[in-house]
Parts: sequence; structure tokens; C-alpha cells
Amino acid sequence: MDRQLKIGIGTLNPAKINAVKRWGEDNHMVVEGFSVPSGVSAQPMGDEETLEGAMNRAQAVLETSDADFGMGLEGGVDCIGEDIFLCNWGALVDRSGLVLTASGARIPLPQRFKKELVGGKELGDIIDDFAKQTNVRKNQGTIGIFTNGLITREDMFHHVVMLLFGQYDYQKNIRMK
Ligand SMILES: O=P(O)(O)OP(=O)(O)OP(=O)(O)OC[C@H]1O[C@@H](n2cnc3c(O)ncnc32)[C@H](O)[C@@H]1O
Ligand SMILES: [Mg+2]
Repeated sequence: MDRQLKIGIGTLNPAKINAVKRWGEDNHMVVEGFSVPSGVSAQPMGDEETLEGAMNRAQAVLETSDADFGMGLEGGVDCIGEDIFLCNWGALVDRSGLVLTASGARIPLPQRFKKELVGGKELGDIIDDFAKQTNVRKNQGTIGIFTNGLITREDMFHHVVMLLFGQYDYQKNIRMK
């Protein structure tokens, strides 16, 4: 029997790992979480820093494991005008040097969150206080709280994982030409 391909995901957060496991189960791939540094702040601000965190995690996984694919999923926030939005990025790298990226769905956060975020507080802590729950980040996520559970953090990241793997064959073919 063929060896199953392994996806290493750069986190121990179950909301992220389960999103990748959904893909792994559907596609006969093994998934393992690894604790790696994101190389960016604990609460990334803006697309650039959030994407950088996702790419750093993906690359670090390849360097520290025997995984065939390294994946990084990073959560941040981003301002558009006066509003502040959830902002999530994913990166997928393979051992040939291919790097794929994709972002997640965005919804606005309450204005009162903005002050605390700009003041240096992590969204994970702010949402726990707001929802009077613990570890929202490991469960339905902020997106789950503000969509009444319709789209959880796992659902949102699963979509990102599909956007990443969905690009794989197309990008591989482009590179080989
Ligand atoms: O262990 P890791 O992988 O770092 O998981 P994390 O929950 O800390 O996730 P990120 O570092 O990717 O996210 C950066 C911060 O934004 C928070 N965050 C981002 N999106 C979130 C969401 O949907 N729900 C709850 N917290 C979220 C998160 O808890 C962190 O405080
Ligand atoms: Mg974190």
C-alpha cells in the first residue's frame, strides 16, 4: 500500500488542526500538529503580518518534521477605514519549494474591540471576556460567536485549506511549463 502523504500543520490549536483533518480524511492524508513559532506578534495586525505568520509557520513545519506538506494558518485583524475585521491567512508549502496562499472570510468586529486590540490585547482574550466563555479560540472562534454558530473557526479554516489544496495542481502545472 502507498505511504500516506503527511500534512504538518504549525499549531496545536484544535480548531485549526480539525480543519486540516477534515481535508486529510477526505483525501487519504495524515495530519499532525507541530508547535512552531509564527515569527510575528501574538496578535497580528493587517494582511501583511498575518500572511507572514502563516508562511513562517508552514516553512517551520517542513524544517522541523518529516511532513510532505507544511501548512500555516494564522488569525489576525485588519482595519478598513474606521472598521476592524477578522483577517485570516493560510499558507501551504511542499518540498519542491512551491508556496501557495489563501485568505479566509472576513466579518467586522464591534468598535469596542478596536480600542483593546490597538492597545495590545489579544482577540482570543477579548472574545472570551465578551462571550463569557473560555478558549473560544479553540472552539467556535470569534467568527462562530458573531455568526451565531453558523460558521465556526474550523469551518472558516477548512475553506482556506480547500483554497490552498485546490490551487495545487494548477500551480504545479504552471511551474513545470
Ligand atoms: O495556537 P495558535 O495556532 O497560535 O492559535 P491562536 O488561537 O492563538 O490563533 P492565532 O495565533 O492564529 O490568532 C492570533 C490571535 O487572534 C485570535 N483570533 C483570531 N481569530 C480568532 C477567532 O476566530 N476566534 C478567536 N480568536 C481568534 C487568536 O486567539 C489570537 O489571540
Ligand atoms: Mg497564537
